[in-house]
Amino acid sequence: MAESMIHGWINKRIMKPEEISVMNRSDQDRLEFLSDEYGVNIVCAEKTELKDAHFVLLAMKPKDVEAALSGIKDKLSGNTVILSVAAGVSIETIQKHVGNFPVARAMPNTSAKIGKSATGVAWSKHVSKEQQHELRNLLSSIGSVTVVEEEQLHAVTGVAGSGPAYIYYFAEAMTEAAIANGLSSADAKKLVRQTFAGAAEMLQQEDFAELRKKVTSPNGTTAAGLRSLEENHFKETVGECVTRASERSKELGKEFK
Ligand SMILES: NC(=O)C1=CN([C@@H]2O[C@H](COP(=O)(O)OP(=O)(O)OC[C@H]3O[C@@H](n4cnc5c(N)ncnc54)[C@H](OP(=O)(O)O)[C@@H]3O)[C@@H](O)[C@H]2O)C=CC1
Ligand SMILES: O=C(O)[C@@H]1CCC=N1
Repeated sequence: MAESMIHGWINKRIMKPEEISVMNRSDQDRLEFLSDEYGVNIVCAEKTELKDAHFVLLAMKPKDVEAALSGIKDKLSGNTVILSVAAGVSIETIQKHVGNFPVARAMPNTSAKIGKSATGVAWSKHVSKEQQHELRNLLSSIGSVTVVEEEQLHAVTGVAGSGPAYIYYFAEAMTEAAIANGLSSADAKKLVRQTFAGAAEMLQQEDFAELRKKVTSPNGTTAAGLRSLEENHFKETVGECVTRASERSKELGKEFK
């Protein structure tokens, strides 16, 4: 996730590569890859000073947040905003480890890489108006930004953070079905890619249900396909998927409180 965000920020020239420093737990090859690919600096937790850092992005798994914070908490200055993308981990939990620092919690998705994340964000009362403005700028450079109540971030995660994976899974299923119905693998992929790309662009322009109705001729092929989705409880299945993901976000928050 961090790489997607870095890629987006550098591409949009919101930050220069030399203004970004990366660290992780142990994977030196990964840091060297990021440095070679994007020109960012490599730093290590033990040796680095974070007092000049404007933002510290936490992009480790929820289970690793505590250890990561204990490694940097004495190096932060009061002006640094901690921006966490760790699913479920509350602002309160982060502040429990570092104190009353300005903390923002965002839930982006990997489309940040191409500037098209759908990001939800919530912040603590310690984040000043100016810092809120800076955070909005930072996040809007990698896609859309929706400011929500912190509790709503679980729902944002269920629909938008995890969302790209559902779409990719749907694309996989469509491709397999196209092959099963007689198309070559290459043709199936080409057709599915463009169907998703075209529909995604149309979704930006018109009402979702109206778009569906325009494709659906009475008693035609689409109606037959959609009937099958309905008979197989498609909406309930999708509803359950989003709800389960949101609930998992809540569980992660409790597990790593
Ligand atoms: N992937 C996604 O689509 C999205 C992910 N997120 C959130 O982003 C976070 C990261 O997910 P993802 O990018 O998929 O995970 P990855 O496993 O790809 O990356 C996790 C990174 O955290 C580093 N790390 C672990 N422990 C520490 C530590 N103590 N100090 C510094 N760095 C550490 C790891 O380094 P090392 O390899 O050296 O252990 C690794 O680089 C998660 O909390 C997830 O909920 C949010 C939105 C979308
Ligand atoms: O699967 C996960 O837990 C993370 C959070 C949202 C997307 N990926």
